[in-house]
Amino acid sequence: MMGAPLPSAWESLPAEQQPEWDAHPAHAAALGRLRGAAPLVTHTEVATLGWGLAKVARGQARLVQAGDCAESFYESGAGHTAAKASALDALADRMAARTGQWVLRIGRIAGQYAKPRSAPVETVDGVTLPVFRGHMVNLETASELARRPDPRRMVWAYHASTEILRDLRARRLAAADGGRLGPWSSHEALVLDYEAGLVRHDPAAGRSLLGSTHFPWIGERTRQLDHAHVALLASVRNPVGCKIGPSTTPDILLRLCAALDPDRVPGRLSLIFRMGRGAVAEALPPLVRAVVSAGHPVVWLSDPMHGNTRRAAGGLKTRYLADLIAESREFRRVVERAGRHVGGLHLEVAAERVTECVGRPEEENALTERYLSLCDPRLTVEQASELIDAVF
Ligand SMILES: O=C[C@H](O)[C@H](O)COP(=O)(O)O
Ligand SMILES: C=C(OP(=O)(O)O)C(=O)O
Ligand SMILES: [Mn+2]
Repeated sequence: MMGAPLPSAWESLPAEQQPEWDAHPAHAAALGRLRGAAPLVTHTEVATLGWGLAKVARGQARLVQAGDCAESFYESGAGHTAAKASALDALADRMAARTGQWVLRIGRIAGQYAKPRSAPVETVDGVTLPVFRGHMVNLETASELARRPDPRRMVWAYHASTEILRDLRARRLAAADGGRLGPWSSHEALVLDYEAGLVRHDPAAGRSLLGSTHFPWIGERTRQLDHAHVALLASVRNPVGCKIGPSTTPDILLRLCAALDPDRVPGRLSLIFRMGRGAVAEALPPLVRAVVSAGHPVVWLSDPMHGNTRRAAGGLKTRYLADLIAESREFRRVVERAGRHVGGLHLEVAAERVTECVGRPEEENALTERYLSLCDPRLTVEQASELIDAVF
């Protein structure tokens, strides 16, 4: 039997990037609704994914983790999920063809509704507004009302995720052969009210399940060692990821590994490096050496997106495919030189045709054509395929 969440160490710890909504009249009711809800994923599913990730950690498989930067509540219907899962299939099949290995498929999907931001406010047409923080928190429309955080959105995120996970489960059952592993769900475990509300303790298993997703990760902005996000993910049995940016020192990284993978279990921890093209060659080698010598059997992933975001002349965020290719190639070189297996790629990819990332600066004037992202610029499936071909 799974019981209610227990009071836990992380509840009293500080946390960055949390919505200011405790005084909202619906806050307590929304938390109660989540605490009484069925978990969205099961122990068995999480264990199966853990088995796949262990294969990746041991060098017997690869992984593609891809999807939107920020999912939309309006894209939880079957048609959207089918398109997103097909895009993930296409990229994983491409990776399989290049590497000759099985490829685990993990979407940034069914819960990727909360965004950490660089600044708390932005100015739109001369009006200063709170920033959009993902559909779990507020709405992207540029008005004071839309940007007000609303805790009922957590309940809507739960329902949207439920709908998507039903479709993903059906696809997993239909594709249980031929090395097509997944598709599994993942998102950044950011909003603690939501994530904590979906932790379920299982006395029989002796550990807690994070019921919000198969594979939660900690973002670059919330991976402080003595803060709540690290403590929360350290306490659950799901495989977990952690973003690692260029300011990370070997000492910090080793302490993160010790917290998140104390028992050195293959596949328990995925390190998702997002260094930036300019920083990767210098910053990555000491980090890789530290993890290797400490003996953590991690999954080594390259996120070439988040260290390579630029502002185009018109103000839109973009990324150049050439930068992404350069970073992931260098990542592969460094990891393989250390005698380790590159697990794969973590990408922001749109299922539909968009103009958000470009090949090079001269193409920036095409950005406004179909710039649909709610947050960061995504690759098209074609651009992501080109990246895979260039790196593997
Ligand atoms: O997806 C990652 C972050 O949420 C995003 O890059 C932050 O974007 P910002 O710098 O526009 O706040
Ligand atoms: C917020 C994200 O990345 P990072 O934490 O690496 O900046 C993200 O993956 O959307
Ligand atoms: Mn992003």
